[in-house]
Amino acid sequence: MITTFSGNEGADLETRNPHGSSYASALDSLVQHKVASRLFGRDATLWGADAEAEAAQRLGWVDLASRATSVATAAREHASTLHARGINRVVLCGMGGSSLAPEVICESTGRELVVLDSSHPDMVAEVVAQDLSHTVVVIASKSGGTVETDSHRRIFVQAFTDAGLVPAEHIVVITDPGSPFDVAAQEAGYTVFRADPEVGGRYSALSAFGIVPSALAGVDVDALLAQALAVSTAFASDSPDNPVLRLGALMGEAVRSGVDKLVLAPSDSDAPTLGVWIEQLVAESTGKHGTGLLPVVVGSPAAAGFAESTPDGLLVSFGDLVPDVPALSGWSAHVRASLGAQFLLWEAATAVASHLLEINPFDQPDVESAKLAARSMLDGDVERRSPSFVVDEVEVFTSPDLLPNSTRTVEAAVETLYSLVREPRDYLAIQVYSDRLRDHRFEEVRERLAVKLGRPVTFGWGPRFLHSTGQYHKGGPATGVYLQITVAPQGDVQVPGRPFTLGEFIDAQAQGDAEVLATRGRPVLRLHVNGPFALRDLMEALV
Ligand SMILES: O=P(O)(O)OC[C@H]1O[C@](O)(CO)[C@@H](O)[C@@H]1O
Repeated sequence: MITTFSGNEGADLETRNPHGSSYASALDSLVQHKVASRLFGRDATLWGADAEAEAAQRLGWVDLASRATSVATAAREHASTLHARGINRVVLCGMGGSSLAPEVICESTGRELVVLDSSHPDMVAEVVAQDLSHTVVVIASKSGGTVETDSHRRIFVQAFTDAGLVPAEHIVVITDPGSPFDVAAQEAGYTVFRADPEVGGRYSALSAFGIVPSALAGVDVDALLAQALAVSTAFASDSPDNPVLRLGALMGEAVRSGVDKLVLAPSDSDAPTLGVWIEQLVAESTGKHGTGLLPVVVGSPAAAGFAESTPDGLLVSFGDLVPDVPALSGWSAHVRASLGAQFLLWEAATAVASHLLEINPFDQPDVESAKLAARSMLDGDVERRSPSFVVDEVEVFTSPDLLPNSTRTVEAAVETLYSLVREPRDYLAIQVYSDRLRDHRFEEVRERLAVKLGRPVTFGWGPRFLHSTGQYHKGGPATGVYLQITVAPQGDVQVPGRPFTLGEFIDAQAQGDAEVLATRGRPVLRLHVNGPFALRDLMEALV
C-alpha cells in the first residue's frame, strides 16, 4: 500500500507497506488513542508504568522550537564577541547526542565545524595541534561525566595554557545545571550554556546542544528553529495524515513483523550525515530488552543494502529526490522535509514506535556495561588478553571457541566470522577504532562486505558508536556478529590529572566492549593493526 502526505507545512512523507500488514490498524489505533496530542502534551504514561518516572523528566524536547530562541540569541551574541576577537575556528568535543546534531546542521549549511568525538590519540593530537589562538573549544556533555569529553577538556586546557593563551577565553561549556562540568566551568570562569535537564542527549538537536555550536560556526539557527515550529501543530494532531504517526507506525509495525533493520539513505547531498544522527536516536531509543530497530546507514539509494535490500530491511530515504527503489520486504518510506522538521519528525516518530514496542525510549541501560568494563580494564582489574595468533602487523583476538585451532590467516579468520551471519535476521557490525578523519576511506569496506555477504552490514567508528548503536548491539536482539578493528596510534597523549593516556583508554574501551559482547554470547573477532598503513592493506584481506 502506498500513502502520500503532501502537507505544505514543510514535511512530506511517502510510506509503503505490504498488503495485509498491521500498519493501517496500528495507525488507526494511534489516532484513536490520541497518541500525537498526548506526546506533544508531555504525557509520560505512553510507554508503560516502568518508564513513567523517567519519561516525566525527558519530554522537554517536544516544544523546544518555541523555547530555544533565547539560547539562539545568546549563542549568536557570543559568536559576535568571539569573531571580534578573531576566533573563528570551532572545535566541538562531545559524544553521541552531544555532537551529532550540530555536525549535521553545519554540514548541511556548509559551515566549518571540527567535531572531536574520539579518544584515538592521533585524531585528538591532530585537532589540538592546529591554530589554537583562533580556536574556540565547545565542551558539550549533558551529564558532565563522559570520560572522552572530560579528557578533551583537560587536554585543551593544558594546550591553551602551554600556548600562552587563557583557557577561559577559548572554552565554552554546554551542560546540565549542577553537573560536574557546570561546577568546574564556573570555578574556571568559562562561558557556560546550561541545557534543559528535561531533554535527553539524543533528543537534544534543537536544544543548546544543537544550537550553540552551530551558531558559533555561523549557522542561522533561528531559521532552523522556525522550520521545526512550522510543523509542530501538524505533528501534534491526532490525524492519520500526521507524518509522526505514520513514520512511527511504520517503524513499530515493521519491527513487529520481523523487519528490524532501518536502512537509511540520503537521496541527495543536502544533509549527508543526517543518517548518522538518526542512527543514534533510533538505536539507543529502541535497541533494548531484546527488541529494536537496527539502523544501517548507507551512502545513497544505489548502495548495497538499499538497492539490493534484504527481507528484513525497512528502507527509508530522505532528501528532495524520491528514489524509485522497491524494498524486498515491502516496507519503505521517503521523507522530504526541512532539516528542523526532520529533527522533530524523527524524535517524535521514534517515541511513537517505542510506544508500539512498549519500551522506554529515554534510557540506555546497556551502554553503561561497556563503560564499566573499560573502567575495570583501566583500573587493572581485568586481565589483558593475548592474541590467538599474529600475522605480520595484525594481532588476532577472538571470543571463546570462535575459530578452529588450525586458523592462522586473517582471511581464514574473517571467513569463519562471516559464515556466522547466516540466520534470516543476522547482521555484521564493523567497528573501527581509529582516526576517522584520516582513515575515512576505510568506510568503503561496508559496501563491499554488504555485496559479498548479501546481509545487512553496519559500520561504526569507535568509540563514537558506543554512544549510538552500542546500545542496540548489547540490548537488542542477539543477531549481531562483530568485526572489531583497532588501529595502534602513532603517538600517545597523556590525559592531564588522570592516571591514563588516551591510548590506554581507547584500548580499554575496545577490549571492554568486546568482552561484554562475548559474555552475551556474541561472536567477536578483534584485529589489532599496527598503524594506518596496515589498515589500508587489511581492506583487501577483509573482502
Ligand atoms: O552528553 P553526555 O552526558 O556526555 O552523553 C553523551 C552520550 O552518551 C550517552 O549517554 C550514552 O553513551 C548518549 O546517550 C549521549 O548522547
